[in-house]
Amino acid sequence: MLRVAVPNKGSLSGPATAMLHEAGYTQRGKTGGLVIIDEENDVEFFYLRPRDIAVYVGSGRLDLGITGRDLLIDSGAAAEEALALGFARSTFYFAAAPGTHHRVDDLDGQTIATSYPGLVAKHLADHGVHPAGLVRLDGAVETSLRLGVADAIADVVETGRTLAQLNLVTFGDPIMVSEAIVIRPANADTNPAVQRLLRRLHGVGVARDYRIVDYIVADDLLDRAVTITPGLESPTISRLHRPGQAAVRAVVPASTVQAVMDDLEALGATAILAAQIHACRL
Ligand SMILES: Nc1ncnc2c1ncn2[C@@H]1O[C@H](COP(=O)(O)OP(=O)(O)OP(=O)(O)O)[C@@H](O)[C@H]1O
Ligand SMILES: O=P(O)(O)OC[C@H]1O[C@H](OP(=O)(O)OP(=O)(O)O)[C@H](O)[C@@H]1O
Ligand SMILES: [Mg+2]
Repeated sequence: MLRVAVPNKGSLSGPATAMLHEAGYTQRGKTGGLVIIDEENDVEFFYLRPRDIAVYVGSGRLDLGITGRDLLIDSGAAAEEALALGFARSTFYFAAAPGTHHRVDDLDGQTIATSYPGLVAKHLADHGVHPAGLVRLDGAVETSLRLGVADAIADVVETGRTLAQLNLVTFGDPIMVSEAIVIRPANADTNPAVQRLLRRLHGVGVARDYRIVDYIVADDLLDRAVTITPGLESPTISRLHRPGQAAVRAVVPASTVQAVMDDLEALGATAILAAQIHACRL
């Protein structure tokens, strides 16, 4: 039976469970639970703290886990990224009071507060910077500067609202860009059940990026319509019972679907429909 870790809290938890559910796996309900068995798919799901997941997977005791890329690097565990999932996107930055720091070198001999000491230590070592120390905090890292425990912080920035509230600014290049990922033990053997779960999650992720567009267009406009919706392989053209018109179906990137519909409408297409795709294998 495949053993898979799912985050039980925080930004990763809800979207990870939703994605596994869409991929056809049984997930725990609102009442929680620490372990559930999906008999039909022969998978055992373990609901664990996001920070611990890389440790379990790296030890080889679990076949797969969902965590953040930043948490994987921070852990230093012997696990590797198998698939990026596209949610819990964030960027990890150094930040401090305005005007006090400009580049990573300014951290030489300084104290830095962070919840990710492994990630920060690695980044500083890669840049040849020697801090006086790292203070490990569980959260609310931004507040630590006001309380005087550090000269600078390193933390997750998403909208930047938290930094702005405390009048702090980022400096230097991003330490890393993170998102939710599926991890597996480093150098694990190929396992068909692992491949199946990865293909399913990949299919759900890709499906979110596309829409199916259907419309009716006059035969003499068909070539122009098809240049607007070339599809991924080739659009499907069906005959209407009414002569002189065709029905077209094509896959369109979700980010452009409204613009594509505008162009089709301007061309004279009618009955233009856009539908979500729940899963796919492309
Ligand atoms: N505000 C945010 N927006 C997007 N991603 C975030 C945010 N905060 C944390 N993350 C990402 O979520 C992942 C899990 O982080 P963590 O376990 O600290 O959870 P959290 O969402 O911050 O919840 P909490 O702090 O309430 O436990 C990390 O990969 C991190 O980069
Ligand atoms: O740029 P923003 O959109 O403001 O998001 C970034 C903030 O979100 C996270 O905090 P969280 O709410 O998880 O609290 P925590 O610090 O206790 O983890 C992160 O640690 C930052 O503080
Ligand atoms: Mg947090």
